[in-house]
Amino acid sequence: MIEFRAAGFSYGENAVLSDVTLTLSAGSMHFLAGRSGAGKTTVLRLIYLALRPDTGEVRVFDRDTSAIPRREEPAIRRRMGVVLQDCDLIDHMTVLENISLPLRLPGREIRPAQELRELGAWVGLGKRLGARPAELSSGERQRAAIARAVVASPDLIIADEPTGNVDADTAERIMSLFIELNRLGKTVVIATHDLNLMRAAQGMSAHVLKVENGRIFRSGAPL
Ligand SMILES: Nc1ncnc2c1ncn2[C@@H]1O[C@H](COP(=O)(O)OP(=O)(O)OP(=O)(O)O)[C@@H](O)[C@H]1O
Repeated sequence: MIEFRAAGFSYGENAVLSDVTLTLSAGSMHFLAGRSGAGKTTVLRLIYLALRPDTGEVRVFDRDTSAIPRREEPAIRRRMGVVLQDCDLIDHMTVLENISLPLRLPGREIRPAQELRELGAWVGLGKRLGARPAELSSGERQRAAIARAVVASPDLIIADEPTGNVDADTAERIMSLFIELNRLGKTVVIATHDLNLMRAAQGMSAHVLKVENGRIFRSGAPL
């Protein structure tokens, strides 16, 4: 599903990753851990095609990301659901409109309104679907972003600090959504500092990948 082959990446002089080799199989769940500035977000950007490695290869869905022509990128991105820390919701749209946004892209199937409402209820926003993002709490915004990321049934879900600004109970609730998605067969990669979040995945075969000194270390045992 995702493969790094001796991949390296620098922002100008700042070498963030070097010689990273790693395979994440389909249906697996991984936490990217590591101190602030270690390169977790950079790893995710390399996976969701926002960056390309300077050296080596990053392969996603069996394609070398450096060799994907621009016109083919949207089709590959369609297979990914991305949840970013700032949520990136559109302010003037309601929660329901934000959630259904990915379905407005060409080539996406229309989902019945009832299904969208069910998805909203699944993330616990059943009663807030008419609200605008500014009227939501941070945890509610995160959950809206998760619903939007999964509305088009992606194979791969990527989340960057999805519980950055929420309390422990909300973090656990958000985590349970990712666990459920993984149980449904989705590959899930989450960057987080939050040890409690990783503990919430105990019993799942989730793995921790530590980003440190430009490398990624796989912790041997599942959590
Ligand atoms: N667009 C950019 N231009 C230049 N340097 C960058 C850019 N984005 C990130 N960096 C630098 O690259 C390094 C890795 O950043 P990255 O955001 O991947 O770390 P992170 O592990 O996600 O950090 P955090 O946990 O604080 O979000 C940091 O030193 C950061 O300052």
